[in-house]
Amino acid sequence: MIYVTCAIINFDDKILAVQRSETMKLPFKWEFAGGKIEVGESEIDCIKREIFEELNIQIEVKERLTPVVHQYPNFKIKLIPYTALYVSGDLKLREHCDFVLANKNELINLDWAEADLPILKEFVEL
Ligand SMILES: Nc1nc2c([nH]c(=O)n2[C@@H]2O[C@H](COP(=O)(O)OP(=O)(O)OP(=O)(O)O)[C@@H](O)[C@H]2O)c(=O)[nH]1
Repeated sequence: MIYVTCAIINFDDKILAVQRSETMKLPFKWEFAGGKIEVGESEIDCIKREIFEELNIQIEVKERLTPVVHQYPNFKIKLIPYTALYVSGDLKLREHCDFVLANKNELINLDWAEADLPILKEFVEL
C-alpha cells in the first residue's frame, strides 16, 4: 500500500483541481495535488512539500478529511486529504498538464481518479 496526501486548496472560494499528464500513472485523470509520504515525514510536512514541488506555492493546511483506501488494478493507496488555503507564490504546473479553479458544484463534472470520489463527496457536503 502506498500512503499519499492530497490538498483541497481554496483560492478565494475556488478550489484547485489538477490533471495528471500523459506520462504519469492514471494519465489525464483529475486529482487534488499531493504525493507519497516519505519515510519519517509527517502528513502535514508531506502535503506542504508536495504542493511546493508540484505547484510552486505555499499553503496553510486546515482540516484533515477522511482517508480513503482504494485498490486500483496494479496498486493500492491510502489517500489522506486535507483542506488548505493558498498563501503565496505564482502557481506553476511542474508535473501536471492542466488545472482548474472551480466552484464546489463544478468539480464533480471532471473525470476524477477513482480514489478521489469519496473525498469529493465528503468535501462537497461540508
Ligand atoms: N497526488 C495525488 N495522487 C493521487 C490522487 N488520487 C489518486 O488515486 N492518486 C494516486 O496516488 C499516487 C500518488 O503518487 P505520486 O503522485 O507521488 O506519484 P506517481 O505515482 O505519480 O509517481 P511515481 O511515478 O514516481 O510513482 C499516484 O499513483 C496517483 O495515481 C490525488 O488526489 N492526488
